[in-house]
Amino acid sequence: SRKCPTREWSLHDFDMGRPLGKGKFGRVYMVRTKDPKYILALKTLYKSEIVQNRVEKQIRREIEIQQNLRHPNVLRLYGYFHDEKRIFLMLEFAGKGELYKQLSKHGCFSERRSARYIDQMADALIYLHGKHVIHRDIKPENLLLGINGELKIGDFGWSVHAPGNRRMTLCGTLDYLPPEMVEGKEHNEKVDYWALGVLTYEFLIGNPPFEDRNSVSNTYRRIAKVDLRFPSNVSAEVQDLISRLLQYDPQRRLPLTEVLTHPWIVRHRPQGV
Ligand SMILES: COc1ccc(C(=O)Nc2ccccc2)cc1NC(=O)CCSc1ncnc(N)c1Br
Repeated sequence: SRKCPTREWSLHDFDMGRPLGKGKFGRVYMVRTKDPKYILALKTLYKSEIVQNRVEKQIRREIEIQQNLRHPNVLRLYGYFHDEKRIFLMLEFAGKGELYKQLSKHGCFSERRSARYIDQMADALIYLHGKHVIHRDIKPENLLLGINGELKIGDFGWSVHAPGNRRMTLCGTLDYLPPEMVEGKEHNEKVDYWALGVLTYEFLIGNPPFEDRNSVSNTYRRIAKVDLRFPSNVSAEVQDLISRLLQYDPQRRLPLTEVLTHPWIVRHRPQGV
């Protein structure tokens, strides 16, 4: 079939809207294409910062990986363009914004809401791992919500091709790191299984399982020891799921396909799905 011409985009093609948030490397704006009128999120990355952080190679690799990703629970990267100072990423606009804002507003989510998010996360991760993409940075701050409340894995600042063992500057929170990364060992896509367990815990309880707000080294220790404790009001069923994901040995972590068939997930699936 005739290949659609990949036209060169430029800032002149857009009407600028409101700022959506401040990412690690730049600002994100809600924008609309002029003709046809199409809403999307435009992320600006400053080349100066990228060069300083020596991530230009990574960005190029990221962009080519992500332009080929198509999944309802993975935020689309439609394309990109650049001017002399900046790189612009043309992203899908997530109509209900950042999930972590909902989490901090509510404190924690109900079992039903948590199970539906984890169901969607597992589906998205199966897809990404099928493309040999490990996300490596799953946490509430990187999740967005579509206009119908569907979850979207929304930020890929650190995804790599499996298996990776690049030294990762621990810029963000440690709470989601698995023992093998805390111990600087070789890691593979099973790091995302661990993070899914941490995410499930945080959705239900409101804080990650190994958090120690006063001591980073104690958080490390608790992760390496898998020092997992549940408050009383957590159902035995979801304790089972979380415990099967938060296994020290990556090989013993519950396969994502078995997350989708776990009773806690199945019980909360919307009727007829
Ligand atoms: C596919 O989504 C991405 C793909 C790539 C990168 C990225 O920065 N890569 C990268 C940057 C530097 C170095 C290496 C990689 C970032 C995103 N995503 C984002 O930045 C999310 C922007 S916030 C937002 N987006 C839509 N709707 C909303 N309502 C909001 Br709020």
